[in-house]
Amino acid sequence: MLELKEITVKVEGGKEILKNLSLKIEAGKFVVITGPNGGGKSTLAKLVAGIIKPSSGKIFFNGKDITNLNITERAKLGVTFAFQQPVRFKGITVRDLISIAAGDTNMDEKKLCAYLYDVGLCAKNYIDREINASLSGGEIKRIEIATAIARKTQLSIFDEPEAGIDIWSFNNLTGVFEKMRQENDGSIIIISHQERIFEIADEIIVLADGQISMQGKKEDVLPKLFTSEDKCSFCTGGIQ
Ligand SMILES: Nc1ncnc2c1ncn2[C@@H]1O[C@H](COP(=O)(O)OP(=O)(O)OP(=O)(O)O)[C@@H](O)[C@H]1O
Repeated sequence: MLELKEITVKVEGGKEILKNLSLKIEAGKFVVITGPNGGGKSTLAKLVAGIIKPSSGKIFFNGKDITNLNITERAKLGVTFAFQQPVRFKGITVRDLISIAAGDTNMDEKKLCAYLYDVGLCAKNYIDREINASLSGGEIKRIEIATAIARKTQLSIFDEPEAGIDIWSFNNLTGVFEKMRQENDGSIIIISHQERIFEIADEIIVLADGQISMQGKKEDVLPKLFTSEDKCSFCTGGIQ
C-alpha cells in the first residue's frame, strides 16, 4: 500500500537526514517506527504525510505516485497524520472537529462521546470546548488522536502519541490503538519509543542516522532491540 523508493532528504548545508531509504508497508499492518533521537523518524512521517518533499526518490500509495502531492491531496487519498505537537483551531469546537473528521456533521452525541471516552476524556467537559490555547498539551493530543480514529482512513500516521500523555492514561492509549486496528482495516504507522506500543505492533522498523537499521516482525526485532549498540561514533566516552 505504501512504498518509499530510494528516498533522500537533504537540508541546508547538504546534510542528509534520510539516506537512500526504501520501505514497503503492506495494507492492514500496524507498524511501529522507533530508533534513537534524531534518527529521522519525524522527517519520515512528514514525508509520507506530504509536509516535506524528498530531495530525491519516490513515494507510492496504492500504486499511485504521490511524491508531488501536497498534504491535502494525500489526505483526500486516505493519508491521515497526527502531529507530535498538534495544531489548535480557533473557533472550532471538539464536537465540530470530530464530526467533520468522521464525515458526519450530524453525528449523534453518543457516538461523539464514545470517541472522547476512548481517549480518556469525559465528553461532558470537552464536547463544546473550543480547540484553542485553553486546552492543555495532553488534552489537545488526545483530541487529535480521537479525530484521527474518527477519520478511519487507509493510512494513519501518529508521531509519538505518548508525548504529553500522563502515564495513567498511556495504558489506555495502547488499548485505543488496538481497538483502532480491530475496527479499521487500514494501516497504522506509529512513531514511538514505548515498549507497550512495540508489543501491539505487527512490524517494527528501527531508524537510525537516516537509514533503516532493523525491520521485521515484532517477534524478530524486539529481542534485538535492547541489545544493539547504537553509539555515537564521534564521541569516545562520557564525562570523566
Ligand atoms: N530543517 C532542518 N535543518 C537541519 N537539520 C534538520 C532539519 N530538520 C531536521 N533536522 C535534523 O535531522 C535529524 C532528524 O530529525 P527528526 O526530527 O526526523 O528525528 P527523530 O528521529 O524524529 O528524532 P526524535 O526521536 O528526537 O523526535 C535531526 O538531527 C534533526 O536535528
